[in-house]
Amino acid sequence: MEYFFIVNPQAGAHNVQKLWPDIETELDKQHIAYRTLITEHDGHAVTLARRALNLINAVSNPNAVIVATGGDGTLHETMVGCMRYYADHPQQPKIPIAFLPVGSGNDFARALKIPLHWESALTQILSCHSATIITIGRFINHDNQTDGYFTNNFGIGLDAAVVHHANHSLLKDSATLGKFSYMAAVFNTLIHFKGFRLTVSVPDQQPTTYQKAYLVTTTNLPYFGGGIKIAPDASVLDDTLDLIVVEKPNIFQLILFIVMLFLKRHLHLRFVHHYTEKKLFLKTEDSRYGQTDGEELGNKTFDLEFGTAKYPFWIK
Ligand SMILES: Nc1ncnc2c1ncn2[C@@H]1O[C@H](COP(=O)(O)OP(=O)(O)OP(=O)(O)O)[C@@H](O)[C@H]1O
Repeated sequence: MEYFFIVNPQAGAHNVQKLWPDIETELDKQHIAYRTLITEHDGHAVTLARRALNLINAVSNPNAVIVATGGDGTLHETMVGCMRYYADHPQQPKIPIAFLPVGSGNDFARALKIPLHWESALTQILSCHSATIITIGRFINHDNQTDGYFTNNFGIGLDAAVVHHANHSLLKDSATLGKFSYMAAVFNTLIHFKGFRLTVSVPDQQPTTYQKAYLVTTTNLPYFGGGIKIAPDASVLDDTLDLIVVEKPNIFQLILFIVMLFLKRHLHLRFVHHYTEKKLFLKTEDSRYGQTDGEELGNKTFDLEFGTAKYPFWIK
């Protein structure tokens, strides 16, 4: 088996650049065959995943695994790179992706019970013998003819605004202050975020328009935002996506929502709406921030069609 590590040195608040030599030492100690591709800029893991697949297929090596080494953003880019490669080479057998979670949020690892400590996670990767096919989310934004995939979730509104403000905070690169900056971004956005008009359509039902949508997350996993269990029953092993729409709460409802979220009872609140579907359509009228797997999509209008795709993952 040969492992192709796509390593984001900036993940985990720059921690990975310090951690990677320890990981390499362990791989060498165990005489593992591996190659390293280090990301040099935002989005680079997409290109590196394609490069790894070109290298693997140039020698027709079916015994290879691509290991995304970083946070959920690195996994996202690696998976997108692989999906784009196979869109161009549909006949080739898919090389599995493994995930070494050394980022900050690690929601994917949490959902798939991948250990959050790198040594245990690496042991699990190296002792895995077969791939598991999992569901990934697919979206098309008909407003600007873009499309993409997500392993975790796609958010419009509150969570995307939090991602935007946290990413643009002056403190985001500090390991300690970065956490405070994220919390400050969350509280500031929770209070000031304005609701927006959103129409949700699912097959065989009349569309529903929410006048003041607040938090809109289409998710493949139970978790978002670094461990918040927003859709407790969502699973990468079924064929569906979960959509959670929270209408703009007043301050009392907001406190109630947060308490109920901790108790995992929030889906019973009357201003919280939950869908589980194979196909979903969402339309906004004015521009809102969007995010997918924690990666910013910018401030725009969305006319979204969601579905699913499959990919083999090297997980136990
Ligand atoms: N060399 C680099 N310099 C700057 N940014 C990079 C570099 N390599 C990757 N990136 C970007 O770093 C961002 C964050 O990576 P990632 O999400 O993996 O880590 P994280 O934010 O610590 O973890 P999580 O998403 O789990 O909270 C991604 O948007 C990625 O494109």
